[in-house]
Amino acid sequence: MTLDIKICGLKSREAIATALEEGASHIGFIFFEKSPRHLEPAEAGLLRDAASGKAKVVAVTVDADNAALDEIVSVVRPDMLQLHGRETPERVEEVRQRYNLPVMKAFAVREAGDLDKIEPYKGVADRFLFDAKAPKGSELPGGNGVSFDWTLLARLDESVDYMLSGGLNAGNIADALAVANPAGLDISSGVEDAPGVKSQQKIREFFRAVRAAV
Ligand SMILES: O=C(O)c1ccccc1N[C@@H]1O[C@H](COP(=O)(O)O)[C@@H](O)[C@H]1O
Repeated sequence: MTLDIKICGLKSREAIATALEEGASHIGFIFFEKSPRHLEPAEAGLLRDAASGKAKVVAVTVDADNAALDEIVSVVRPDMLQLHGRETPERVEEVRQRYNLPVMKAFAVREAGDLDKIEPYKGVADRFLFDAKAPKGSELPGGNGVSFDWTLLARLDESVDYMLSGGLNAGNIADALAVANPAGLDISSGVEDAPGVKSQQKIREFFRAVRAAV
C-alpha cells in the first residue's frame, strides 16, 4: 500500500530535511496570518527548493483572494493548492483554471452529513482532505490537533481520493488506518513540541508508526 504523507505547517530547514529523509510525499506551508505556522510567501519561497524533486509542495490557504494567491503561486511555486476555507465549487474551479495547479479541498467533519458536502465538488477538486471541525473558540480552521470519528469515512465511495487529517499522531495512526482507507495522511500539530514548533523526533516517530501500521 502506498500512502502519501504530508507534513504540514513546516517553517524550518531542519524540519523539512527530516520530513524528506523520512519519505514525506508532500510538505505544506501555511499562508494564514492567524496561524502560528504562518509564513510570508517570501519565506516559503526560500524554503521550498529543498523539496524540489523529492516531495510536492502544498500551499495551504483559507478563502484567499486572487491577489494573495497570485503572490503565493509566483513566489513559492507550489505543486498543489490546499483550500481550507469556505471556497465554493465555482471558486475551486476558478482557482484550478487560473493557476493550472491541482487543488485539494478541505472539509470539516463531525457527523455523517458533513461528507455529503463533497458532492458538488466531485470532478472539480483533484483531491479531498477530511479534517475535524475546529473546536469552539479556535481561530484556526485546521491545525487544531483534534480528531473526528474516522468510522464515518466508511460511507464514502471507494473512488473518493482523500487525505485524512485532524489530530493524527504516532499514538493513534494505527487505529486511524484500521478504520479508514485514505490515499494520504496529513499531519501538523501531532509532530510539534508547541504550536508552530516542529519536533524532528516526533516526525520520525510518526513515520515509524505509519510504517508499522501498513
Ligand atoms: O495548521 C494550521 O495552522 C492551519 C491553519 C489554517 C488552515 C489549515 C491549517 N492546517 C491544516 O490542518 C490540518 C492538520 O491539523 P492537525 O494539527 O494535524 O490536527 C492539515 O490539513 C493542515 O494543512
